[in-house]
Amino acid sequence: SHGWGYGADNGPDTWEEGYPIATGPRQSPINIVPRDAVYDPALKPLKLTYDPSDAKGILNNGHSFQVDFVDDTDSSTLTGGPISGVYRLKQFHCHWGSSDDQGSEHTVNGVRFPCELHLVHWNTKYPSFGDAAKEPDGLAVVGVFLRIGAANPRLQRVLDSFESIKNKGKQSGFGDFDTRTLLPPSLEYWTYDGSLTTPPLLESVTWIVLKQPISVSPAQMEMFRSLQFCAEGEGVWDMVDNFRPPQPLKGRLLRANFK
Ligand SMILES: NS(=O)(=O)c1ccc(C(=O)O)c(S(=O)(=O)NCCc2ccccc2)c1
Ligand SMILES: [Zn+2]
Repeated sequence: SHGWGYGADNGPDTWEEGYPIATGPRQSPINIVPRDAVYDPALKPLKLTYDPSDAKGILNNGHSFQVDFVDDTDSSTLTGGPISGVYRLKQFHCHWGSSDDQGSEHTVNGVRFPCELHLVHWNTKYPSFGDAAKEPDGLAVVGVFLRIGAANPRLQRVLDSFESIKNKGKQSGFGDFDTRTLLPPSLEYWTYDGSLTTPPLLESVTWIVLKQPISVSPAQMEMFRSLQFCAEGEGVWDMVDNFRPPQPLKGRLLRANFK
């Protein structure tokens, strides 16, 4: 099987072959050690303004599902927080495990969550997402942990769409979705300079990881695991464990906007 993935012969430990930046100075994810985070009173609150009509579709891209957004105007944006300027929401996706004791990319004191949601935004000082993705301040990804608890009704529409995108390459419409409803009540966050966690692993991401998780039930986690890595008719290969493990901090500063 060619191309990167999460299998034994193309998983995270092999990515360095095709993407030497995999061992770079600002790789993601990381293990977050809260007591090592520096409270920075200069950090602003996060301002997330999402227009539900910007949601376009949902796609199985062969390594996760992603919900894509119209990003040709400033109608769904991230401002404030550790970033300056206006970043537009491009897509959100998740990473999850084959069991509830793993799945997240970031960890907290070594604790792994069953799932992690990523909301990908790009800096509008650059002409396009692709251009921004090459710049050190080009992208900002908000990470939200999911922890096992009560079923989360806010996830249900995403989960219900999975039957129509079971296999790689399948997509379907996904309109009028209020992404804000996926976020927890508190927007307190940790932030650090990092990278994409999938190839091309570009070191262009300001990571903003929310402290407060949202809930997901075991049954809902099973629905994530019903997705497939492979295309229709190419066999059965459950889409699970699509997470990169934590990478070396290499002297980076981890900041918090809370004490
Ligand atoms: N875990 S993460 O937030 O780092 C992330 C994971 C996957 C993707 C993706 O492209 O599927 C993305 S992406 O939507 O930012 N695309 C990155 C790859 C890319 C770079 C330049 C142009 C097109 C795509 C981000
Ligand atoms: Zn991600």
